[in-house]
Amino acid sequence: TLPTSHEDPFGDEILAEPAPFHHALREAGPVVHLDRYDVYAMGRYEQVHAALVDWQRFESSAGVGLSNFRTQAPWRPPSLLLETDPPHHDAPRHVLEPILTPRALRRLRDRWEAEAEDLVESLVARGTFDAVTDLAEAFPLRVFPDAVGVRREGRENLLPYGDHLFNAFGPPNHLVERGKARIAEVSAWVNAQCAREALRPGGFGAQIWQAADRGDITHEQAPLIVRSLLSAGVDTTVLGIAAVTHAFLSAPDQWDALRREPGRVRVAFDEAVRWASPVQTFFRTATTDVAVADVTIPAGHKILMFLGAANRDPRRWERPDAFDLDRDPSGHVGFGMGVHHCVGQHVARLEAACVLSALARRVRRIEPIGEPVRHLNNTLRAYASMPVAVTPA
Ligand code: HEM
Ligand SMILES: CC(C)Cc1ccc(C(=O)O)cc1
Repeated sequence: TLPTSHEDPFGDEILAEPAPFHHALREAGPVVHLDRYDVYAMGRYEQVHAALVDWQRFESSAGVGLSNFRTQAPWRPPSLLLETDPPHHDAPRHVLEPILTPRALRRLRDRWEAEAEDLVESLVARGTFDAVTDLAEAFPLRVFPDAVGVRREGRENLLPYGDHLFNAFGPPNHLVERGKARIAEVSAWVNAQCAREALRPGGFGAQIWQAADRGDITHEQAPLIVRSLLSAGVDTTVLGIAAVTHAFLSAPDQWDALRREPGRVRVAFDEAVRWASPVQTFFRTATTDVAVADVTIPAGHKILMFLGAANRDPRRWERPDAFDLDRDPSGHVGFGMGVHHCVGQHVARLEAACVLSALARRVRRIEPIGEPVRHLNNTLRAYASMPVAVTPA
């Protein structure tokens, strides 16, 4: 039997505090019909993982948002990675993957560590600051556009672009309306930065254009693949760093543990991505009638995967709501899984490791001096502010 829910997971109430709905969704069954949108929701780790690794029956090329590209024109030209399936997905992925491996990023590590030291030193000197605007946003916006090869003027367009992009995966609600006013101007700036002549030699963007010169992709595809970096690579890391900071604020004993063993910064970030799931949800489309448990999802229907619910599923995780550095978070679906598994995850890990290492060295205690303020988004677990006070080491 197919359980049904009348809830609106894209309504402000659930976006602000999703945990109760995630619990109810997991308890209701492996698949739940959300009749408000006529989509099939999955909240348990087992079903989300199975859908993510089964691109043949759960496709991305009809879009990974609520709208079906087969019936509704997308608001921007579809991504050549996110919104394609094999075989069209293969060449763009094989171009981007080697540019973003841990080994390829080694040449950036010294500069990013120095930038993190510099930023953290100035914040520790202040004693109090906003961990969202002064740290989580400031660091990625300093280092990532440089790594892509994007000029400094206009970078303030990146966050509103990402905010609207991630809202647009959801239904056309007030959050999407909010972004519409500026999106044409912001998109024009982002698209202009993807042109070959706009990109600094040696950056990720220039490397993508070189792949086109080699014939690994076409010159028409190159700017769209650069656009993928500017679309997916900013808001996500901002929220990943915000999430790991929030995690340590909520578990001060874990901060002491990190300072005792600084080598744990890497597991700390992945545990924070599991715990907070900066990317909470996105969709797939059934390519055929798909049987899941005792339910049949009809062909052409959208499946809504709740990564945030799967990453806290007690069927998969001990004490799922605890942020715990002693846990092995591998297998979490915060970066997805399967052929679309986040190609930028090593960039995110390096950024977070640089920030966390600098903080762990210089900050003995970090504590909240006000409630974190949420920033609502249809897809992202986002913060508007997180006021903190730090005690120097
Ligand atoms: C904490 C930070 C991040 C999180 C939580 C995150 C999350 C994700 C998730 C869940 C997916 C899978 C989407 C799907 O299956 O449809 C994904 C894909 C992707 N991510 Fe990330 N991401 C992060 C950082 C980054 C960064 C820094 C970059 C760029 C440097 C990036 C670029 C991409 C791209 C291009 C894809 C599409 C891959 C494909 O379809 O083959 N992401 N990301
Ligand atoms: C979690 C994903 C939806 C993040 C994301 C956004 C955009 C792109 C792109 O290729 O434009 C890729 C990945």
